[in-house]
Amino acid sequence: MNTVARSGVLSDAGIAGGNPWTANRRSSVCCSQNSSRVSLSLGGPQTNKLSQETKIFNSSFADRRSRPFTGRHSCSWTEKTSPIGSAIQSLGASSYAETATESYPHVAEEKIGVLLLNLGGPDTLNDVQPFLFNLFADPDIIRLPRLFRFLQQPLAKLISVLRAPKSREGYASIGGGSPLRQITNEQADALKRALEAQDLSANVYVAMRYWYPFTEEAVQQIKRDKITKLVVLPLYPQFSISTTGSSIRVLENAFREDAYLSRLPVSIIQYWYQRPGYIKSMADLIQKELETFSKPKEAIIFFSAHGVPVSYVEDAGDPYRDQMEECIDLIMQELKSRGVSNDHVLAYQSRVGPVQWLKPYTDEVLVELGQKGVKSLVAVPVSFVSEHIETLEEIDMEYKHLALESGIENWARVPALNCTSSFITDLADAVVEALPSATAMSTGGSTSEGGDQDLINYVVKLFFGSILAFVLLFSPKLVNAFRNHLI
Ligand SMILES: C=CC1=C(C)c2cc3[nH]c(cc4nc(cc5[nH]c(cc1n2)c(C)c5CCC(=O)O)C(CCC(=O)O)=C4C)c(C)c3C=C
Ligand SMILES: [Fe+2]
Repeated sequence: MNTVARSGVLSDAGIAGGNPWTANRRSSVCCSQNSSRVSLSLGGPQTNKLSQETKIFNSSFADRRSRPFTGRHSCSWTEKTSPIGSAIQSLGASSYAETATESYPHVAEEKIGVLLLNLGGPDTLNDVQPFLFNLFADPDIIRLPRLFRFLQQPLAKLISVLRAPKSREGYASIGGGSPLRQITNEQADALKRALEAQDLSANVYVAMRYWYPFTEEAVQQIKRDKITKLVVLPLYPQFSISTTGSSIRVLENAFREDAYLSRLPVSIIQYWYQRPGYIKSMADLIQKELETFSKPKEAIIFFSAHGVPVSYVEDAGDPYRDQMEECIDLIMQELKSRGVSNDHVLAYQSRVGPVQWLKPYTDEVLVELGQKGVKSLVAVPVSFVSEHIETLEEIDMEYKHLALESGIENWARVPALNCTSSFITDLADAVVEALPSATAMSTGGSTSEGGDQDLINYVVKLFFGSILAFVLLFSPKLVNAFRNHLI
């Protein structure tokens, strides 16, 4: 399979009609192996300064210190893997961008920045509800029709309040908060060192989408540090509108508004699930875990990916499912080349709400396998590279319990990559390969003409939204309906 050619096609699929990625911008996908460039549109939903979601900032954040995370993860990095194959997208390949790049002030010294995009997670149990609010207020997570966008924030408030107790329980069971911040910081440090080992001095920034350190804070730091070239690297191997897409939308908004940032040469690595370094690192972890079984050949390799609603893939053209399936094929090919040819399954976990999510569902497949007499299974979390609530709680506790109850006797789980050295080295290679294709991101600034209209829209939305939120929150019938069907 030609993974490089397919990367372009898959990115192209991400622009199918009826999605937040409507064509108001042209950019390109550049693949390092053959430098093919594929036209891609990346317009986010039409947002303006005033109507963007209001983030909930927790007042105690200034005092917050990272808690030590005691989960399984390695941060030693000594090996090296070969750099082949990456999918690099440089945004803003319009004529404006080209002009902007040419006129970018030539500085005596290049200052390279790497911006790691991640989801973020609550540091403490008090952070859970405001974190959930930020998540559900994201129009790339709850995709309302344009006409109903004014409901986004009241709905986010309602769902976050209703879901918080269940979520809080989950975070309490893994130590009282998400390990994501600490692991991502460690990955950033490890990446900086791996780049230094390649003679590249770079500042590495962490940009979380829904909790501290927020993307906007990281962007301001990049500005203060006077970075002259930036590589954006999502910590999601596969692209989804709901993850990498959402973070890129935030970046676009921040960069569009700012004279310095809109001219900064940027290279965005949209996805990297097909990189041999990543595939080999995953195969290493799986092989190692299989060796813990008394009969390794009999264990089913059970890939469990975070789900997305089916409508993302089928209506909005999210390439996530295709990329996930190809990623699993590549990992299995790599294992086969090492003589490991166990049966494997891909299923999707962590669905939220009443809509159809990608199938098959992890919980249902586990029960089915148990009923069919499968006795040994190794679970492989595959859509994310750090330990997080859905590995530590959902897989290690809920799914393990379900599997054992269903008749599976030998259960193991492959750890997340975290700071695995071959993986971090491969990320460093991806950054080095991405640098030459950096171009300015913006296609132009916003005009001030819409300012008055923006204000009126904002006030109207706030007014009706607040009334609706009030009615919803204090109507027991409606609350019960939501509790039963949405959460
Ligand atoms: C590739 C990874 C992820 C995709 C795709 C994704 C889509 C997605 N998620 C929700 C809702 C929730 N996600 C939550 C936590 C969470 N999600 C991801 C990754 C993906 N999400 C991670 C890594 C985490 C954990 C962060 C941590 O703190 O460790 C949560 C909160 C936890 C909970 O209450 O279950 C929600 C809610 C939707 C709706 C969605 C796609 C539309
Ligand atoms: Fe999620």
